[in-house]
Amino acid sequence: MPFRKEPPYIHGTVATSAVVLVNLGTPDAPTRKAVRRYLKEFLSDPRVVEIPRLVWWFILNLIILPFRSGQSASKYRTIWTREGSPLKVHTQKQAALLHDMLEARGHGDVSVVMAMRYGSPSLPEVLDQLKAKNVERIAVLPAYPQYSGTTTGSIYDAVFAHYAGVRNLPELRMVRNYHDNEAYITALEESIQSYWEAHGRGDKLVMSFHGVPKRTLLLGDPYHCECHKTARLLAARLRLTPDQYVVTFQSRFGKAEWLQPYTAPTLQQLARDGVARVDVVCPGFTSDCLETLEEISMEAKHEFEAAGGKEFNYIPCLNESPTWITALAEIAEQHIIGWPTMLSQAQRDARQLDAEAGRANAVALGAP
Ligand SMILES: C=CC1=C(C)c2cc3[nH]c(cc4nc(cc5[nH]c(cc1n2)c(C)c5CCC(=O)O)C(CCC(=O)O)=C4C)c(C)c3C=C
Ligand SMILES: [Fe+2]
Ligand SMILES: [Fe+2]
Repeated sequence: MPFRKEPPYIHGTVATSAVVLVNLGTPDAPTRKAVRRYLKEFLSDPRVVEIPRLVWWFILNLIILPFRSGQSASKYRTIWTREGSPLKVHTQKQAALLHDMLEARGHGDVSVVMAMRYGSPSLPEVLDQLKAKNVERIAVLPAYPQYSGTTTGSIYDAVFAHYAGVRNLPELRMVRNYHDNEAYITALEESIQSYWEAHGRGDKLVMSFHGVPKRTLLLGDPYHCECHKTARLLAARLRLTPDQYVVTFQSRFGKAEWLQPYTAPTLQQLARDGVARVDVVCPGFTSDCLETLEEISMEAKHEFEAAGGKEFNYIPCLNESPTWITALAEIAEQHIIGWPTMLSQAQRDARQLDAEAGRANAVALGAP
């Protein structure tokens, strides 16, 4: 079996554990060139677009990339910050805060890093860095609460493809979903309640999730059901009756039917039906990004108002909210259970001595 060249295993190093927080990815810059590179990688993933490869190659390279790259780049420019793309900035901060939170909860021996499925830092790059530090136990935590083959499934693919070429494998634990996790629902509840306390409450709460092609639901993708379960649990916590909220799906791509009802037409219909004020929340996005800051907070707002709506309020994503970081810590804890993440100094010293003792035999045979 052909193995990739991997960071050398240094005999005598103590093995440790890590959590990898993985998000979708974003362009490196809001330029046509960078967006094109990002879209090419993203949209070439067969988990994302299920069209026969040869046909899709022509559509992607001759139609989508030439036209969409420039259009998307202008959209990215409207949300770009001095620190960079919001999606990456938030994910980076969440990883740092998650590390501190795990440490505060006693897990002093686990590192937390972020990776992106598309773009940088890439999963292979991050997994290699962990290997170089002799991280032997890895929990992969996708930033998506609801499982979809198009997102979580694709992260699994990238992780397994990377390790298919690796000799010395770590223990792997993959978080599949947390759409009904108590702490995640609490974080959403708290963010909406505190928004309402500060800004008053609208006539309708619109819960907008990223869409996927309807075909994926019919072929067995559980994403639609998981979005609805999140919405039901959240509505129950907020004590909303069914007429006080609506679940919608945004970000439709291409001509095929996606999950319905679509967000923008629903908002326009609400405005035409005389709903004066709507509050929109995007529970499936854990970090603000292009899809929330531009598509919802700018485009959808404009469409609602143009159809006669009076007040459109966008409730920000969970981002760095303390209740969300607590939820992330709880989810991580459920997956690192049993790992040596709470060592005393004496236990650390003993592991170090043990590793050094094991080194002599390997070095005698010429190992590094
Ligand atoms: C082409 C099909 C797409 C599927 C299927 C899809 C599923 C999906 N995406 C997210 C989360 C995000 N998507 C984002 C951007 C984005 N999504 C698509 C296409 C599909 N997504 C495109 C082409 C883009 C790029 C922007 C554009 O050109 O419109 C983002 C934001 C990234 C950022 O940089 O801010 C997120 C987040 C989920 C959760 C999902 C399925 C469940
Ligand atoms: Fe998307
Ligand atoms: Fe979009």
